Amino acid sequence: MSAKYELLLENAEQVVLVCTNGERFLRKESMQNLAIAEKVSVVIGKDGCIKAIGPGSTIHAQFSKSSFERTIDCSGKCVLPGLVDAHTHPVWSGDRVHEFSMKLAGATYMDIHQSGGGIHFTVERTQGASEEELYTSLKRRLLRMLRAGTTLVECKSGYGLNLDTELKMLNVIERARRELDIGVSSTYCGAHAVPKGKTATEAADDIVTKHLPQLKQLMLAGELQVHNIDVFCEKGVFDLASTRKILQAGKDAGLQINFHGDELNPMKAAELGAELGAQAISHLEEISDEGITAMAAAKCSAVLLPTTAYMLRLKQPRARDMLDAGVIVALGSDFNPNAYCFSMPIVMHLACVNMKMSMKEALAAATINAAYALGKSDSQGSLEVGKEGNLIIINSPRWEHLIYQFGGHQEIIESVIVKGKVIYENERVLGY
Ligand SMILES: N=CN[C@@H](CCC(=O)O)C(=O)O
Ligand SMILES: [Zn+2]
Repeated sequence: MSAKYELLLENAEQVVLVCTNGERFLRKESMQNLAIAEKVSVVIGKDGCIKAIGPGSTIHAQFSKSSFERTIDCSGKCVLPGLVDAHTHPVWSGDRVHEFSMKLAGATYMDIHQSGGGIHFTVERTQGASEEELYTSLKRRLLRMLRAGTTLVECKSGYGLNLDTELKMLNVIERARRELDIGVSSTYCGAHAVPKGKTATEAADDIVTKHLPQLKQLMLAGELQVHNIDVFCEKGVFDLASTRKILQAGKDAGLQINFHGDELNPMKAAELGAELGAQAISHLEEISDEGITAMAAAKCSAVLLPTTAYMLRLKQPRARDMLDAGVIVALGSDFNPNAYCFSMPIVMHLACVNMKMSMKEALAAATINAAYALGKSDSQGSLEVGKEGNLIIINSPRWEHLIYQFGGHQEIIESVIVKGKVIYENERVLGY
């Protein structure tokens, strides 16, 4: 009897494989030498994994006796891996459009934070929101990310600060992980700000002695899957000593270290992360030379967030210095009420123009390296046999159009496919 497969993508003009030898990350020259195949077909099995990639005629002959749930003619089009967004804060209530005008008028991020706005504003709204309300808005946001090509996204808690609200947020993320097609990496970020009425030391104690033990219990009971521990290590928020204490306790509880560091002030967060074996550190606008060397040696990935520097008019992270030193550079949208951007194609464009990355580097950073930052590059982040069949089809004969057409992803992305199933198909205006 002939074998049955889920999906056949036929004769794509280009398929961006990213890598072909099971690499867990790319750095230095390997980011410039992305694997790209031309006139190629892709087969995805019923288990959602890639079974074959090869020249159209070879695949045609090899699978001539097989049947497919669906076949898509990709001639004149390109296939790329689903994008990976390595840093988002997507669970919250109440937008901050009023603060956008304050920032445009000259207020800094910390001016607003220290006067009780910013994260504190969102914490108040999120504490008052029901789980259902938070889930509904999270679902809407994740679907918008999916339509922009993201098939794996990191989702942080961190607008609860107290244990009950942090758990409410993690439950909402857990529900999304179970119910939605998009892949979710869940991050506990109870140390996103110091709660009103507490010192940073008291807040850190609370996290270590109350929050983390409770999380561990829920994880052991199978009620929650949490993958990462995060802290906002910043002057006026959590200093290096409190950050160390929280991250170490999180690691001891089985979480990957993935935290905010060296964003607004140099904190030596990169050095700390490298020492603690962090999987990733985000922001790094103020990283030191020693921090760059330490991160490269420790294979600790740098999640750069071009929307933040853009929105807050900060100096750009030193992407070129990090790339040249061999740091594993990844990208994230930083979607949050301060940086309201769902789109990794826009993030890649900003990384190219403002951070001087090449388009190949940006794509590697938004696929295999972002998957590495989340500890998922064994199964996601490139198109290789055995990996999940997560991919996007774009309506262009050259893949670079996804980055070049600034803000054009809504038109250019034709389909988003997760584990071999078409989850999104772009609507066409009939008759044109
Ligand atoms: N810097 C800290 N956290 C977020 C901002 C969160 C917020 O302002 O609500 C970030 O990564 O940009
Ligand atoms: Zn963040």
